[in-house]
This record gives sequence, structure tokens and C-alpha cells, in this order.
Amino acid sequence: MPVLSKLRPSDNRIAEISRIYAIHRPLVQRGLTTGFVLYVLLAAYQGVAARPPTKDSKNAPAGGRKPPRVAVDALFYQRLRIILRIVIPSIRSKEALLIVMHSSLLVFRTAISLYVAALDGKIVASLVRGRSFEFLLNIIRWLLVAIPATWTNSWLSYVQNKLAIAYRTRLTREVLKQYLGEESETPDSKVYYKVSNLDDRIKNIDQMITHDIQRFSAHLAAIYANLAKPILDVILYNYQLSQNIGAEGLVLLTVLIQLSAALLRAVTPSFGTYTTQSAALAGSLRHAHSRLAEFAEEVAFFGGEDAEKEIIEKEYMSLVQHEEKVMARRWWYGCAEEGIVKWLWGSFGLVVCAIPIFFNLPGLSNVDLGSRTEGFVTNRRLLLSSSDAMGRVMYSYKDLAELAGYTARVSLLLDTMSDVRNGKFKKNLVASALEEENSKMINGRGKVFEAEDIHFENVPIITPNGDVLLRNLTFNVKPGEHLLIVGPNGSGKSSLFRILGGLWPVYGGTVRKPPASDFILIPQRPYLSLGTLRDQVIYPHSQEQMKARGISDADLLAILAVVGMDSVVGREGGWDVTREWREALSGGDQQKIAWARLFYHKPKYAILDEATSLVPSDMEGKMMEEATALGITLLTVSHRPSLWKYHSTILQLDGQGGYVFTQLNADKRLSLQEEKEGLQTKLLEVPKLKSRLAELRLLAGQ
Ligand SMILES: Nc1ncnc2c1ncn2[C@@H]1O[C@H](COP(=O)(O)OP(=O)(O)OP(=O)(O)O)[C@@H](O)[C@H]1O
Repeated sequence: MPVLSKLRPSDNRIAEISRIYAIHRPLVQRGLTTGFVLYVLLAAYQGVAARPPTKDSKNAPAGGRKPPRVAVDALFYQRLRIILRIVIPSIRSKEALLIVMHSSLLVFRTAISLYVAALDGKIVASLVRGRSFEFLLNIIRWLLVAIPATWTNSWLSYVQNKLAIAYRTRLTREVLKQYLGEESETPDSKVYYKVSNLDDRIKNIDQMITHDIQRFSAHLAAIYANLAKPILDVILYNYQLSQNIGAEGLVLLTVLIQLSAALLRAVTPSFGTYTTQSAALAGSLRHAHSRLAEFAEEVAFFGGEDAEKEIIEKEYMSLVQHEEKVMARRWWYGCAEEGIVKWLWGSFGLVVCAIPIFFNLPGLSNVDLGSRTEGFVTNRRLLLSSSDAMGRVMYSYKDLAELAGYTARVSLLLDTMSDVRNGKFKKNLVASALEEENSKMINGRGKVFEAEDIHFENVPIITPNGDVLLRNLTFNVKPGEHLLIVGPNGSGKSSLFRILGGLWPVYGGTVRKPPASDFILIPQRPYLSLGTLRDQVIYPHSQEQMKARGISDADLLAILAVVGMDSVVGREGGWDVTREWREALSGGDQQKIAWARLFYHKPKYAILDEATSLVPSDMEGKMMEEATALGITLLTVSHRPSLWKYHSTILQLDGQGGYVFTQLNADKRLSLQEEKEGLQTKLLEVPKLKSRLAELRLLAGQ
């Protein structure tokens, strides 16, 4: 027949090609397997390699309106490298050792899985062949291998958790070092104050230091296992598989898997951005709650429950709406992922497993039913493990994206602290700050020198958001020359102290002042620490430091007696009682404790910011006299004329940017004040007198 005669030469050609292929097949197999391994490594590298950075993936703007998109890009790797240097400081560190242990365990577990896959096939084969002794022997092997297998799994999760804790500890230590300073350095950096007062980038630093660092560490510890292990598994399982079913099937399988994986990746939402947003929203909600707890009394007196509830509900709803959006995306992403990874890849795998059964591959001798079953069971197990591993490489992209989210948070924390330490702040400025003259002033920096006395020369006082309160302030205070500062609300009295304490930058002029350690501040509402009654008086000293200074509890009691607070020791149950002192003591008692603290420390200078507003005037006089007797120079803000007599100079701010600095003659000032008040009282009488005069005129008929 013409058709057959036409086909015959091509049939021959196919037969010839098959024969040549069969001869060279081992070489082709080796080539394909090597190509496969290289491909997996390249694909894995591409999977985790940086995507080109998006325009908005740089740092968040100050005030953080729209958060930047967080992606697995070059910026992420750059940030991660910096953090990795902190968490794994050297090749000999504990963390590096844990990673080596972790890696060895991961390899060991894969080796066990390979052995188990082969054993599984053997067990089924011995069943099919009906060989009871062989079956029993294999079951014993199965039980024996279970011992190292379970041991390895437990060790793996133990080492991973240990690694997470080790990372967290390193990172927390580093952050605390920057946040609260090192013992050796001058304590003037005060990052914990500046981060929240002079900079707008971080809203909830407590959340970042506690929760975000913990999540970052857990993700980083897991990412290693989630990434290294599946890549290793894919290579080892597939290598073994290519030995069993031929590399051709494997290559076909890989092509199909990669195509579907590319599809899945294309539809993967930006989980990194979601993670950063979730963390920020959770932080805001927590902040709203902690504010309510802190100001519960004020809110209670105002009956502000509804307003507070509205704020908290708003924060909660923002968080929930965001989580719901993420959940919805995760839902359909989960469907797509499971459909592709488990079912589609599973069916590909089964087809590939069937190759040695339906096709007689050269070099493979699946002759009897037992061998075929053994091959099928082993290959199927290998394939399941392999597709599971491949799936985990896919999941790890999601993990990597989440890690990118936490990395962005941790890196924002580290960058902001480092900027703040170096005097670089990002804050939303008031409109007037943009005027040319003001802007020049804000961008300038003054000189600060250490000296015995305080000397300000042409120093502007500018708030962190660029409001210029005073253009150039000049005054000086020598030890023993007590200064009174007066002025309307918001005129910059407390701001002056913030410059003295090194909290606010000096934007211009020259400041000579003693170090911040020579000052003690007593504000209207003094700070009471977490701790014992003794701790309140000696804060920030420890009991050891107190003893080292040669001060006993009896001396402390004598100090408390000066402020009329000695009875508090007996009343509260001794020096070692711990309470929430802010609630246990009245406002006036809190001020007295703060004064006792001043007498304990005897600093060179005391900053008294309405520090006697809640104590009776006789006690106030006693405390001022004691302070001056101890040689403490006072810088006082007070509206009480009764305090004038303790001061020799006065700085009067007018609230409009003007000021007067002069000697203070308290008696003269008092008599002037009395005269002024007398005249004011008389002036108040004038309208009354006028109307009476009009009445009298009417009655008299004039
Ligand atoms: N951390 C801050 N960030 C931005 N502005 C601030 C900050 N702290 C204070 N200010 C602003 O600085 C200005 C001066 O405040 P300051 O506390 O010095 O006033 P004051 O003269 O002590 O007033 P008062 O008598 O009411 O205590 C105020 O307008 C205040 O809003």
C-alpha cells in the first residue's frame, strides 16, 4: 500500500533514533539531572532574590500618611544584611553554632525521609510477594528508624526556637543600648525621649521593641528552615526520583510545576506590606488602650467613656478591616495555592510515577509485580515529599514577604534611633517654620560647652515642630543665684529646661551649662518609678548605690521628716513595700516625695516647674529653705508670689517672643504687686460707683 510504503522509512528512522538514544541514555540522564539541580538552585535564588525596587519602597515620610510598599527587593536585603550583622555578630557566635546544628539536623532529616521512602516501597513489595519474614524485618527497620526520626524533629523545633530567642535577645540588647544608652557613654543622647518627642516616624515604640522584634526573630529563625530545607529536599528527592523513573519525566514535571508556580507567584498579594500595616495598626490600638489606663482618673471625672470608646472602636475597626481584607486575600490565595500545589502537582506526580510501569525504560528492570509496586510506592512517596518541598519553597516566598514586613519595622526602629542620636529629626513642621528666616534658624545648630554656671547667649527657643518661641535669649545663672522664670502659658518656660537638660537641640547661639547629671527636675506631677518606697526617694539610684554613698534608711527617714512625710513609712508598711505609688500617694504627697529625692541627691541645680503647687505654703517655705541651705541653685517656674523671696534674678517671658532678664528685688516687686492689685480692685469698683452716682443724680433731680 502506498501509505505504508511511505511510513516505513520514517519508522526506521524513529527506531534508529530510539536505539541511539538508548545507547546514550545514561549520558543524557546525567546531563538532565545536573541541569535540573542547577535549575532548582537558580530558581530558588531567583525566588528569594531582590525584585526591582518600587518607587515608594523607600523610607516612610515623616508623619507616615501612606505606608510604603514592602517587598522582597534590594532594600529588603540591604536592611536584612544590617540586622543580620547584629543578630549573628561572628562566625564563632552562639547563633552561628545554632545555625550549623540546625543545618546538620535538616540534612539528617532528609536522609531519613529518603530511607523511609525506600523502606515503604520494600514493605509493600514484601506484602505483594507474600514474604512474611521480609515483611517483619522491614517493620522492625521501620520502628528502629522512628527513633532518630522523632528525635530529629523534636531537636529541629527546639533549635529553631532557641535560634529565635537568641536573635531576639541580641536585637533587644542592641535596641535597648541605643534607646536607653550605654553605661559608659555620656547619658546626653536620651534617645527614648527624642524618638517620641522630636520625631514623628515612630508612633508606638513599645510595640516595636516588644512585639515586632519578637515576630521578626521568629520569622528569621523559621525562614532558614523554610527555605534551606525545601531547596535541599527538592534536589535530593528529585535526584533519587530521576534514578528511579528517568530524568525525562522529571524534567517534564519540573517544566509543568514551574509554569504553574509562575502563575501562582504572579497572583501573590503583597503580604509584606500587609504585615507592616497590621503591626502599625495593632500598635495604635494598644496605644489607645494604654492611654486610657494611664489617664483613667481624668477620663472618669470628665465622664469621657463615650469619647474614649469611640477612639478605641475606631482603632479596632481599622485593624479589623485591615485583617479582614488580608484574610479575604489569603482565602483565595490559599485556594489557588492548594489547588496548584497539592492537586495539580499531585496529578503530575502520579502520571510521572506511572512512566516506568507503562513504558519499558532502558536500564530499568521493573519486571515482576512486586518490583513494580515497590517502585511505584517509593516514587510516589518521593514525589509527595518533593512536591511538598516545592510547595514549601513557594510558601517561603510568602514567609519571606512577611519577614520583609517585620524587617522594615525593625529597620525603621534602628534607623530612626540612629538618626535621632545624630541629631537628625523628621517632624511635621508648623506653617511658620517654612518662612525663610525661621527655616534658616531651624536648620542651624548652636554651640554647647560644659561649664560650672549657666550661660545662654543669643539662643533661640524653638519647639520640635519648628515654632519659634524666642529668637535670641541671653541670660546667665551663677551657682547660688536662684532664678525665677515667669511668663504666660506656652511662652517657653519649660522649653528652656528641656534645652538645659539636653532634650531639645540648641538651634543657635552659645550655651554654657553643667552636664545634665547636675540637674534634677521636679515637675508639677513628679515621676514615681515602679519599685519600693525607698526607690521613690533615691530614684534613679539603686539600694547598693545608696549604701555606697553611706546613706542608711534612718537618714532617708530624716529626709522624709523635712518634708513632713516620715509617717508614710509606717503607714505603707515599711521601706520595702512595692506599690503603684502614683495611685497610693496624693498629688501633694507625690510632690513632697520628689522634694525628698532632691534632698537625697543634692544636685548643683534644681529645676522646679510648679513643684510646690500642691503643698501648703508653710511646707513650701520649709522646702525652699532646706534646698538653698543644701547649696542647691534653684531655677523656678511658679505663679506664687510667696516664692519670689527665694530668688535673686528673674527671667520674664512675654509670650510674644520678648523677654526681660533682671535682678529680682522681691520686697519691691511684692509692694508693686500689692499696689497693682489694689488699683485693679479699685478699678473694678468704678462701674458700680458710676451707676450709684447716676442714681443719686436722678433722685436729687439734677
Ligand atoms: N514635644 C513637643 N513637640 C512639639 N511642641 C512642643 C513639645 N513640647 C512642647 N511643645 C510646645 O512648646 C510650646 C511651649 O511649651 P512650654 O511647655 O515651654 O510652655 P510653658 O511656658 O512652660 O507653659 P505652661 O506655663 O503652660 O507650662 C507650647 O506651644 C507647646 O505646645
